[in-house]
Amino acid sequence: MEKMVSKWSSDAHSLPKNYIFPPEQRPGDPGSIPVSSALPVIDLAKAASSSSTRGDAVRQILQASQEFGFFQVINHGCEHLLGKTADVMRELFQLPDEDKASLYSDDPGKRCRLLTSGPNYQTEELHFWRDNWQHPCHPLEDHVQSWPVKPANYREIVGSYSAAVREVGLRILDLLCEGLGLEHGYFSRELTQDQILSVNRYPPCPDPDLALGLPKHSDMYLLTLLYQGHVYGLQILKDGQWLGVQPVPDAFVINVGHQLQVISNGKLKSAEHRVITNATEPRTTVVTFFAPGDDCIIQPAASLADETNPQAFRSFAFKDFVANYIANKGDPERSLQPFRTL
Ligand SMILES: O=C(O)CCC(=O)C(=O)O
Ligand SMILES: [Fe+2]
Repeated sequence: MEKMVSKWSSDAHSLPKNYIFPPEQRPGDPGSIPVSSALPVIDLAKAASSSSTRGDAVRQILQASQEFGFFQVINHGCEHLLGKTADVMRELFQLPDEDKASLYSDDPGKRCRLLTSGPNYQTEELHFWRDNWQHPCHPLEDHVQSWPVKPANYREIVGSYSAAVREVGLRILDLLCEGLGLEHGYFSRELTQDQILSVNRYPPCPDPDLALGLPKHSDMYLLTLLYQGHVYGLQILKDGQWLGVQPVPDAFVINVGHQLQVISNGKLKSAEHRVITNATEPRTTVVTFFAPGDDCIIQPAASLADETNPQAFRSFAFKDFVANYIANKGDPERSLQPFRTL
Protein backbone atom coordinates (compact mmCIF):
# COMPACT_ATOMS: atom_id res chain seq x y z
CA MET A 1 0.00 0.00 0.00
CA GLU A 2 2.95 2.37 0.72
CA LYS A 3 4.08 1.58 -2.84
CA MET A 4 0.99 3.13 -4.45
CA VAL A 5 2.08 5.98 -6.72
CA SER A 6 -0.64 8.23 -5.30
CA LYS A 7 0.83 7.73 -1.81
CA TRP A 8 4.23 9.30 -2.50
CA SER A 9 4.22 10.99 -5.91
CA SER A 10 3.07 14.45 -4.80
CA ASP A 11 6.36 14.77 -2.86
CA ALA A 12 8.52 13.38 -5.69
CA HIS A 13 10.33 15.97 -7.79
CA SER A 14 12.07 13.42 -9.97
CA LEU A 15 11.40 9.84 -10.98
CA PRO A 16 12.68 6.90 -8.93
CA LYS A 17 15.10 4.86 -11.08
CA ASN A 18 12.77 1.88 -11.45
CA TYR A 19 10.08 4.06 -13.10
CA ILE A 20 12.41 5.23 -15.91
CA PHE A 21 11.87 3.26 -19.12
CA PRO A 22 14.77 2.46 -21.47
CA PRO A 23 15.18 5.09 -24.21
CA GLU A 24 13.51 3.02 -26.98
CA GLN A 25 10.33 2.57 -24.91
CA ARG A 26 10.05 6.10 -23.57
CA PRO A 27 7.10 8.15 -24.76
CA GLY A 28 9.32 11.20 -25.32
CA ASP A 29 7.91 14.66 -25.84
CA PRO A 30 4.08 14.31 -25.83
CA GLY A 31 3.88 17.07 -28.44
CA SER A 32 5.66 14.80 -30.93
CA ILE A 33 2.69 12.41 -31.14
CA PRO A 34 -0.48 13.79 -32.70
CA VAL A 35 -3.83 13.46 -30.94
CA SER A 36 -5.58 11.94 -33.89
CA SER A 37 -9.06 12.53 -35.21
CA ALA A 38 -8.60 9.54 -37.57
CA LEU A 39 -10.05 7.03 -35.11
CA PRO A 40 -13.74 6.56 -36.04
CA VAL A 41 -16.39 7.86 -33.61
CA ILE A 42 -19.50 5.77 -34.27
CA ASP A 43 -23.02 6.85 -33.35
CA LEU A 44 -24.67 3.81 -31.73
CA ALA A 45 -28.11 5.42 -32.06
CA LYS A 46 -27.71 4.70 -35.79
CA ALA A 47 -27.33 1.00 -35.02
CA ALA A 48 -30.83 0.49 -33.54
CA SER A 49 -32.29 -2.68 -35.07
CA SER A 50 -35.20 -0.82 -36.68
CA SER A 51 -32.96 1.86 -38.12
CA SER A 52 -32.23 2.21 -41.83
CA THR A 53 -28.68 3.22 -40.91
CA ARG A 54 -27.90 -0.03 -39.02
CA GLY A 55 -26.03 -1.47 -41.99
CA ASP A 56 -23.77 1.60 -42.12
CA ALA A 57 -23.00 1.27 -38.40
CA VAL A 58 -22.16 -2.42 -38.84
CA ARG A 59 -19.78 -1.61 -41.70
CA GLN A 60 -18.12 1.22 -39.75
CA ILE A 61 -17.57 -0.97 -36.68
CA LEU A 62 -16.20 -3.84 -38.73
CA GLN A 63 -13.89 -1.61 -40.72
CA ALA A 64 -12.53 0.18 -37.64
CA SER A 65 -11.96 -3.18 -35.90
CA GLN A 66 -9.99 -4.39 -38.92
CA GLU A 67 -8.05 -1.22 -39.58
CA PHE A 68 -7.33 0.10 -36.06
CA GLY A 69 -8.59 -2.59 -33.66
CA PHE A 70 -10.09 0.46 -31.91
CA PHE A 71 -13.02 2.86 -32.28
CA GLN A 72 -15.13 5.17 -30.13
CA VAL A 73 -18.90 5.05 -29.64
CA ILE A 74 -21.31 7.83 -28.68
CA ASN A 75 -25.06 7.74 -27.91
CA HIS A 76 -24.63 4.40 -26.17
CA GLY A 77 -27.30 5.09 -23.52
CA CYS A 78 -25.02 5.09 -20.43
CA GLU A 79 -24.28 8.83 -20.46
CA HIS A 80 -26.21 9.45 -17.21
CA LEU A 81 -23.97 6.96 -15.33
CA LEU A 82 -20.54 8.18 -16.44
CA GLY A 83 -20.05 11.14 -14.09
CA LYS A 84 -21.39 9.27 -11.05
CA THR A 85 -19.21 6.24 -11.73
CA ALA A 86 -16.03 8.26 -12.28
CA ASP A 87 -16.80 10.28 -9.12
CA VAL A 88 -17.27 7.20 -6.93
CA MET A 89 -13.98 5.81 -8.24
CA ARG A 90 -12.16 9.05 -7.45
CA GLU A 91 -13.69 8.91 -3.96
CA LEU A 92 -12.49 5.33 -3.54
CA PHE A 93 -8.91 6.35 -4.38
CA GLN A 94 -9.23 9.19 -1.85
CA LEU A 95 -10.53 7.09 1.05
CA PRO A 96 -8.52 7.29 4.29
CA ASP A 97 -5.42 5.09 4.30
CA GLU A 98 -6.87 2.54 6.70
CA ASP A 99 -9.80 1.89 4.34
CA LYS A 100 -7.51 1.57 1.33
CA ALA A 101 -5.17 -0.71 3.25
CA SER A 102 -8.03 -3.19 3.67
CA LEU A 103 -8.52 -3.28 -0.13
CA TYR A 104 -4.84 -3.36 -1.11
CA SER A 105 -3.13 -6.64 -2.01
CA ASP A 106 0.04 -7.72 -3.83
CA ASP A 107 -1.43 -11.18 -4.45
CA PRO A 108 -2.02 -11.63 -8.22
CA GLY A 109 -4.44 -14.47 -7.42
CA LYS A 110 -6.87 -12.14 -5.64
CA ARG A 111 -9.60 -10.99 -8.01
CA CYS A 112 -10.88 -8.02 -6.01
CA ARG A 113 -8.00 -5.77 -5.01
CA LEU A 114 -6.31 -2.41 -5.03
CA LEU A 115 -2.83 -2.61 -6.50
CA THR A 116 -0.10 -0.50 -8.03
CA SER A 117 1.77 -0.79 -11.34
CA GLY A 118 1.35 -4.23 -13.03
CA PRO A 119 -0.30 -7.50 -11.98
CA ASN A 120 2.80 -8.66 -10.10
CA TYR A 121 4.77 -5.78 -8.56
CA GLN A 122 7.21 -8.15 -6.83
CA THR A 123 8.54 -9.65 -10.05
CA GLU A 124 8.59 -6.50 -12.24
CA GLU A 125 11.83 -4.89 -13.30
CA LEU A 126 10.17 -1.59 -14.11
CA HIS A 127 7.09 -0.05 -12.57
CA PHE A 128 4.23 1.79 -14.23
CA TRP A 129 2.95 5.18 -13.14
CA ARG A 130 -0.51 3.98 -12.11
CA ASP A 131 -2.58 2.61 -9.28
CA ASN A 132 -5.42 0.24 -10.09
CA TRP A 133 -8.59 -1.08 -8.55
CA GLN A 134 -10.22 -4.18 -10.02
CA HIS A 135 -12.89 -6.79 -9.42
CA PRO A 136 -15.31 -9.06 -11.28
CA CYS A 137 -18.83 -7.72 -11.80
CA HIS A 138 -20.90 -10.38 -13.56
CA PRO A 139 -23.15 -12.02 -12.54
CA LEU A 140 -23.74 -9.20 -10.10
CA GLU A 141 -25.27 -11.35 -7.34
CA ASP A 142 -22.15 -13.54 -7.24
CA HIS A 143 -19.79 -10.62 -6.68
CA VAL A 144 -21.49 -7.62 -5.10
CA GLN A 145 -20.91 -8.94 -1.56
CA SER A 146 -17.15 -8.76 -2.08
CA TRP A 147 -17.27 -5.10 -3.19
CA PRO A 148 -16.38 -2.32 -0.71
CA VAL A 149 -18.99 -0.74 1.53
CA LYS A 150 -17.21 2.63 1.30
CA PRO A 151 -17.94 4.95 -0.48
CA ALA A 152 -21.48 4.32 0.79
CA ASN A 153 -23.05 4.34 -2.68
CA TYR A 154 -20.32 2.23 -4.33
CA ARG A 155 -22.33 -0.98 -4.74
CA GLU A 156 -25.41 0.75 -6.08
CA ILE A 157 -23.58 2.94 -8.62
CA VAL A 158 -21.14 0.30 -9.80
CA GLY A 159 -23.91 -2.32 -9.99
CA SER A 160 -25.94 -0.07 -12.32
CA TYR A 161 -22.89 0.86 -14.36
CA SER A 162 -21.76 -2.76 -14.79
CA ALA A 163 -25.20 -3.89 -15.98
CA ALA A 164 -25.55 -0.93 -18.36
CA VAL A 165 -22.11 -1.34 -19.98
CA ARG A 166 -22.76 -5.06 -20.33
CA GLU A 167 -25.68 -4.22 -22.61
CA VAL A 168 -23.50 -1.88 -24.66
CA GLY A 169 -20.72 -4.46 -24.95
CA LEU A 170 -23.12 -7.19 -26.03
CA ARG A 171 -24.76 -4.84 -28.55
CA ILE A 172 -21.39 -4.05 -30.08
CA LEU A 173 -20.51 -7.74 -30.19
CA ASP A 174 -23.80 -8.42 -31.98
CA LEU A 175 -23.00 -5.72 -34.53
CA LEU A 176 -19.62 -7.38 -35.05
CA CYS A 177 -21.40 -10.74 -35.47
CA GLU A 178 -23.49 -9.20 -38.21
CA GLY A 179 -20.41 -7.76 -39.87
CA LEU A 180 -18.48 -11.03 -39.67
CA GLY A 181 -21.47 -13.15 -40.73
CA LEU A 182 -21.67 -15.04 -37.41
CA GLU A 183 -24.98 -16.10 -35.89
CA HIS A 184 -26.73 -13.58 -33.63
CA GLY A 185 -25.71 -14.16 -29.99
CA TYR A 186 -22.43 -15.92 -30.88
CA PHE A 187 -20.62 -14.00 -28.12
CA SER A 188 -23.40 -13.80 -25.55
CA ARG A 189 -22.80 -17.04 -23.59
CA GLU A 190 -19.47 -18.59 -22.41
CA LEU A 191 -17.40 -16.08 -24.39
CA THR A 192 -18.63 -13.21 -22.20
CA GLN A 193 -19.29 -15.18 -19.04
CA ASP A 194 -16.89 -12.99 -17.10
CA GLN A 195 -16.81 -9.20 -16.82
CA ILE A 196 -14.01 -7.41 -15.01
CA LEU A 197 -13.98 -3.80 -13.90
CA SER A 198 -10.51 -2.26 -13.82
CA VAL A 199 -10.05 1.36 -12.77
CA ASN A 200 -6.78 3.12 -13.44
CA ARG A 201 -5.59 6.13 -11.54
CA TYR A 202 -2.61 7.94 -13.09
CA PRO A 203 -1.37 10.71 -10.75
CA PRO A 204 0.51 13.73 -12.18
CA CYS A 205 4.06 12.66 -13.03
CA PRO A 206 7.19 14.81 -12.53
CA ASP A 207 8.75 13.57 -15.79
CA PRO A 208 6.18 12.33 -18.33
CA ASP A 209 8.86 11.90 -21.04
CA LEU A 210 10.50 9.02 -19.16
CA ALA A 211 7.65 7.10 -17.48
CA LEU A 212 4.59 5.21 -18.71
CA GLY A 213 1.17 4.79 -17.12
CA LEU A 214 0.96 1.46 -18.95
CA PRO A 215 3.61 0.17 -21.34
CA LYS A 216 2.82 -1.15 -24.83
CA HIS A 217 0.42 -4.11 -24.61
CA SER A 218 -2.67 -5.66 -26.22
CA ASP A 219 -5.66 -6.69 -24.14
CA MET A 220 -5.96 -10.43 -23.57
CA TYR A 221 -9.75 -10.71 -23.22
CA LEU A 222 -12.53 -10.59 -25.81
CA LEU A 223 -13.51 -6.93 -25.91
CA THR A 224 -12.54 -3.85 -23.89
CA LEU A 225 -14.80 -0.88 -23.15
CA LEU A 226 -13.09 2.19 -21.71
CA TYR A 227 -14.42 5.42 -20.26
CA GLN A 228 -11.42 7.74 -20.34
CA GLY A 229 -12.99 11.01 -19.17
CA HIS A 230 -11.56 14.27 -20.50
CA VAL A 231 -7.82 13.81 -19.79
CA TYR A 232 -5.72 12.60 -22.71
CA GLY A 233 -3.27 9.72 -22.23
CA LEU A 234 -4.12 6.73 -24.44
CA GLN A 235 -2.02 6.07 -27.56
CA ILE A 236 -2.48 3.28 -30.09
CA LEU A 237 0.05 1.80 -32.45
CA LYS A 238 -1.00 1.75 -36.10
CA ASP A 239 1.37 0.74 -38.88
CA GLY A 240 4.33 1.36 -36.59
CA GLN A 241 3.20 4.90 -35.62
CA TRP A 242 1.72 6.02 -32.30
CA LEU A 243 -1.62 7.84 -32.51
CA GLY A 244 -3.17 9.73 -29.58
CA VAL A 245 -6.82 8.92 -28.83
CA GLN A 246 -8.76 12.16 -28.55
CA PRO A 247 -11.04 12.26 -25.47
CA VAL A 248 -14.58 12.69 -26.86
CA PRO A 249 -17.20 13.78 -24.28
CA ASP A 250 -19.32 10.86 -23.02
CA ALA A 251 -17.76 8.39 -25.46
CA PHE A 252 -16.57 4.86 -24.82
CA VAL A 253 -13.36 3.71 -26.45
CA ILE A 254 -13.80 0.12 -27.64
CA ASN A 255 -10.99 -2.25 -28.58
CA VAL A 256 -10.57 -5.77 -29.84
CA GLY A 257 -8.93 -8.23 -27.42
CA HIS A 258 -6.80 -11.23 -28.33
CA GLN A 259 -9.74 -13.68 -28.01
CA LEU A 260 -11.73 -11.76 -30.62
CA GLN A 261 -8.67 -11.69 -32.85
CA VAL A 262 -8.50 -15.51 -32.61
CA ILE A 263 -12.26 -16.13 -33.04
CA SER A 264 -12.31 -13.85 -36.11
CA ASN A 265 -9.41 -15.95 -37.45
CA GLY A 266 -7.20 -12.87 -37.51
CA LYS A 267 -9.70 -10.74 -39.43
CA LEU A 268 -10.01 -8.33 -36.50
CA LYS A 269 -6.93 -6.90 -34.93
CA SER A 270 -6.01 -6.63 -31.27
CA ALA A 271 -3.99 -3.43 -31.49
CA GLU A 272 -1.13 -2.52 -29.23
CA HIS A 273 -1.58 0.54 -27.05
CA ARG A 274 0.02 2.34 -24.11
CA VAL A 275 -0.75 5.11 -21.65
CA ILE A 276 1.35 8.22 -21.22
CA THR A 277 1.28 10.45 -18.15
CA ASN A 278 1.17 14.21 -17.73
CA ALA A 279 2.64 16.62 -15.18
CA THR A 280 -0.50 18.41 -14.06
CA GLU A 281 -3.79 16.54 -14.13
CA PRO A 282 -4.60 13.19 -12.51
CA ARG A 283 -6.32 10.80 -14.95
CA THR A 284 -8.91 8.23 -13.89
CA THR A 285 -10.12 5.68 -16.44
CA VAL A 286 -12.83 3.07 -15.98
CA VAL A 287 -12.19 -0.06 -18.01
CA THR A 288 -14.54 -3.02 -18.52
CA PHE A 289 -13.14 -6.24 -19.92
CA PHE A 290 -15.60 -8.77 -21.39
CA ALA A 291 -13.96 -12.15 -20.96
CA PRO A 292 -14.59 -15.87 -21.47
CA GLY A 293 -14.82 -18.23 -18.52
CA ASP A 294 -11.57 -20.00 -17.56
CA ASP A 295 -12.50 -23.32 -19.17
CA CYS A 296 -14.08 -21.83 -22.26
CA ILE A 297 -12.61 -23.26 -25.48
CA ILE A 298 -11.47 -20.56 -27.88
CA GLN A 299 -11.03 -21.21 -31.58
CA PRO A 300 -11.58 -19.47 -34.90
CA ALA A 301 -15.28 -19.50 -35.88
CA ALA A 302 -15.77 -22.35 -38.38
CA SER A 303 -17.37 -20.06 -40.97
CA LEU A 304 -14.34 -17.73 -40.97
CA ALA A 305 -11.82 -20.41 -41.97
CA ASP A 306 -11.77 -21.93 -45.45
CA GLU A 307 -9.30 -22.79 -48.20
CA THR A 308 -8.48 -19.19 -48.98
CA ASN A 309 -8.36 -18.21 -45.28
CA PRO A 310 -6.92 -21.26 -43.52
CA GLN A 311 -7.40 -21.59 -39.78
CA ALA A 312 -4.71 -19.36 -38.27
CA PHE A 313 -5.01 -20.51 -34.62
CA ARG A 314 -5.57 -23.86 -32.92
CA SER A 315 -8.22 -24.29 -30.24
CA PHE A 316 -7.23 -23.79 -26.59
CA ALA A 317 -8.75 -23.30 -23.14
CA PHE A 318 -8.89 -19.61 -22.24
CA LYS A 319 -7.02 -20.24 -18.96
CA ASP A 320 -4.05 -21.63 -20.95
CA PHE A 321 -3.93 -18.41 -22.95
CA VAL A 322 -3.98 -16.38 -19.74
CA ALA A 323 -1.09 -18.37 -18.24
CA ASN A 324 1.03 -17.84 -21.35
CA TYR A 325 0.10 -14.12 -21.58
CA ILE A 326 1.15 -13.57 -17.98
CA ALA A 327 4.38 -15.55 -18.44
CA ASN A 328 5.22 -13.32 -21.40
CA LYS A 329 4.17 -10.10 -19.64
CA GLY A 330 1.56 -9.40 -22.31
CA ASP A 331 4.02 -9.27 -25.22
CA PRO A 332 1.52 -9.58 -28.10
CA GLU A 333 3.56 -11.81 -30.39
CA ARG A 334 4.81 -14.22 -27.72
CA SER A 335 1.31 -14.35 -26.19
CA LEU A 336 -0.21 -15.55 -29.46
CA GLN A 337 2.68 -17.60 -30.83
CA PRO A 338 1.97 -21.01 -29.16
CA PHE A 339 -1.59 -20.91 -30.48
CA ARG A 340 -0.81 -20.06 -34.10
CA THR A 341 -1.05 -22.77 -36.74
CA LEU A 342 0.42 -20.72 -39.57
O1 LIG B 1 -6.30 3.97 -19.17
C1 LIG B 1 -6.31 3.86 -20.39
O2 LIG B 1 -6.45 4.81 -21.17
C2 LIG B 1 -6.13 2.49 -21.03
C3 LIG B 1 -6.05 1.35 -20.07
C4 LIG B 1 -5.65 0.05 -20.70
O3 LIG B 1 -5.13 -0.04 -21.78
C5 LIG B 1 -5.89 -1.21 -19.95
O4 LIG B 1 -6.33 -1.13 -18.78
O5 LIG B 1 -5.68 -2.29 -20.54
FE1 LIG C 1 -5.21 -2.07 -22.51
